[in-house]
Amino acid sequence: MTPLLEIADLHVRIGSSHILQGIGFAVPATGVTAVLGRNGAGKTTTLKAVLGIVPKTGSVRLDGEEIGALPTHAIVRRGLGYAPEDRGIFAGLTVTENLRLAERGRGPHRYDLVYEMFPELKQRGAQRAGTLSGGQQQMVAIGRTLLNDNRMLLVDEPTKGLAPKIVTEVADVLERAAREVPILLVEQNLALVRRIADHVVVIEQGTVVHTGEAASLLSDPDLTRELLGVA
Ligand SMILES: Nc1ncnc2c1ncn2[C@@H]1O[C@H](COP(=O)(O)OP(=O)(O)OP(=O)(O)O)[C@@H](O)[C@H]1O
Repeated sequence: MTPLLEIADLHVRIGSSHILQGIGFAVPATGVTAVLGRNGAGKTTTLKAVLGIVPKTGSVRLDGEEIGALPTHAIVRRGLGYAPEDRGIFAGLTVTENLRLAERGRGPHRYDLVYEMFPELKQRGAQRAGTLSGGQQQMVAIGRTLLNDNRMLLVDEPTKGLAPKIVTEVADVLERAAREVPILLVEQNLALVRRIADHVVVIEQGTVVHTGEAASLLSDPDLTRELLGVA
């Protein structure tokens, strides 16, 4: 299958640090592709480089079209939705206002889908987003990406800091969302990756050291330990 997103020779230098050193991988047009790697490997920077949030060199092709040189707003308009690690919630605004701010273009905006997937966001529409739990804030962050007609979602560590029960809820949500749109997911929770990811990309010190099927990596304890430092 032709990949939807193709990244080649991506370099990011910040100050004197050469953070990404020629990252390249392809993301299929369906399912969940998980980006794995130890702390500081360059996972978040990879997502930010794809979105043009950090200065980079290299190639990013979306459905065959080169988007690497475009500014972030133009990349986002091509259909890449982003749920950042800090969730990017406006704490002082209501849930509904947070969703409205994410509306891109004239729409249609898929409120029906978002409220069907997250009934709580409708019930809590008038609540200030800063008073939501971490899991609820994550639902706002993912809900915002689903409002628009995105071709791919880039989701950074959605379960970070969440209680185990909430991690399961977020996993359910991602699994459902992935039926609508492919997801490139940075995630440290390997149980969640095992459950929802189809493909994996492992990054180490700013380079790709492994790509393949999630199941074959995670069913190989020696390889998992070698690449990720955990059993
Ligand atoms: N703005 C910056 N200025 C300087 N160094 C940075 C900057 N952003 C990231 N780095 C460094 O680049 C490396 C990769 O960071 P990145 O956040 O991409 O890693 P990560 O794999 O997402 O790690 P984590 O799992 O800890 O979030 C780290 O060593 C980090 O300290």
